[in-house]
Amino acid sequence: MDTPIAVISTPSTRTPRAARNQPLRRAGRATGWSPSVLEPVTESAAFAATASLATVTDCKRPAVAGPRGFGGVRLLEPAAYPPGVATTSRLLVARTRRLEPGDPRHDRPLLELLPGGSALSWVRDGAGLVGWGCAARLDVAGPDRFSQADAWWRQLCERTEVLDAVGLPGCGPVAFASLAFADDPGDSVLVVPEVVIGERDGVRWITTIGNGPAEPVDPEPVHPPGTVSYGDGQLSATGYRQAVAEAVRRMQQPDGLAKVVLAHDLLATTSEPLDARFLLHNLAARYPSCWTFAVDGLVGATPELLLERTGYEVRSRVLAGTIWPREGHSTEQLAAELLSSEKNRNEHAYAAESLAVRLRPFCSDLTAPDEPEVLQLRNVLHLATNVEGKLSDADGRVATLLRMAAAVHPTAAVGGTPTADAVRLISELEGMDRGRYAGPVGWLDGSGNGELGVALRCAQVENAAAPGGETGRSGGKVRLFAGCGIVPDSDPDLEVAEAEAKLLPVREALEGLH
Ligand SMILES: C=C(O[C@H]1C=CC=C(C(=O)O)[C@@H]1O)C(=O)O
Repeated sequence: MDTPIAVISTPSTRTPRAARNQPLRRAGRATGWSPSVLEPVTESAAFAATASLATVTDCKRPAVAGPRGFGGVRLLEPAAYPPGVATTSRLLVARTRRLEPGDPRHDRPLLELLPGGSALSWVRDGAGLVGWGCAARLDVAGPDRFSQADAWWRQLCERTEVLDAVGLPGCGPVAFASLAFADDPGDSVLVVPEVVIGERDGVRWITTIGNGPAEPVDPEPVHPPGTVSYGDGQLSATGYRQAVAEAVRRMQQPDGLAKVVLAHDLLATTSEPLDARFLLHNLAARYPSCWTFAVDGLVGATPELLLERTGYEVRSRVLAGTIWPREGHSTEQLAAELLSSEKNRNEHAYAAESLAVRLRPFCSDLTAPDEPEVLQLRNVLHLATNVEGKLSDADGRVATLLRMAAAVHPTAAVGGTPTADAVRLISELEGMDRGRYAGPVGWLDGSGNGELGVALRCAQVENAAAPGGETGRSGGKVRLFAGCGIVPDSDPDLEVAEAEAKLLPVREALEGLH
């Protein structure tokens, strides 16, 4: 039922202008590349590396208080490395080796290898990365979160000794990243696990980083969440309907916005503490073609890829424009209706164009089809555009993944058009902190490769409730999010229904459907 992309063509109602078919240029180098071609930290004026020091962090120590924007850094040796003093010492060792058939970790599904505790995941169709433990961590906030995370990661990689016997993207040092949607407060995180197990092109490997355990421990059994009850989040469904109606009213005024993406949240309470692996397993079973992710309690299965970088190649899958199953309508009928809907085509064109326009400056070539395709998932169908580019190395350097992410985020799939006005309107009408929902989520390696999805169809596992409450047990609290692109002819009731359809994957995963 969870199918990748069906191409169904109908005449276009509006064509993305920016990304036209241009000839692909051969990059001239193998995809594997060394950190030496990374853009130096000090040489990017537009993306100033504001972090003065990349510190390896000890995840077990409490956060060190500091100024907004770099406040959550935890120092391994605070006395030895005071802020502002760079060091060249090798602080971490990352060892990667192949897992061979016969090793118990060779054949089990990646997600089943997660031992429990704070799970890290980026898995699609059974391949990808899982990780656990914390060799280093950066908590960063504010408008410079991307540049600070970028500088921190590059400096950390420069000071990591890499012993990599496999050499595929995702080997060597890896950070799982989850960045906030908004600049304020912008709380974002990079976690470097102690153990990573990865699979790509049929090859399975293990990486240990820092002083973590050389071999993973046996996984604990997955704990089910018990009974699940739902309540309003910061913006109820009724409040959401009002926000959409108000957005539509304003967009119909002269000089109104072309598009804004409004979201709302739903609060789930579980009678038992929430084990992220319970959600991951259920999401991966029902949405195998989505990227099933977990980073610092944000857990979901997103169908949207913000950016993937492999060597000099960059890829994106932009989604916008949605229809959901209705009694008496076949999938083919729904797909045809979606493709011929002017409202959905407009919504999609803004999103595809916003990505392509902002990615193009980093590329020597960029291609995107003129017509969107239809992506079919269990709960919804989306219009989809796959964009591919060759990164430019005109001056011998290639932009980092985080730098490109800073340029393209938020696309009009989660922000709107024009971006700055849309982000202001989102803040005003939603009146809630989206947290890391709709922000970039994924992984980075030390060679510049990585994948960042758009954190959709996800929930923030906020905390386990204090033990001994009314029930005498400690439960979990989970905040689910879903949003919809609003254009001047949006119908608020339909947008509420669409958001409900987008909440289904996490709701069903919480309720144990797989
Ligand atoms: C903002 C969300 O979806 C985006 C991605 C695909 C389709 C969308 C839409 O049709 O509105 C949204 O732009 C969400 O799932 O919370």
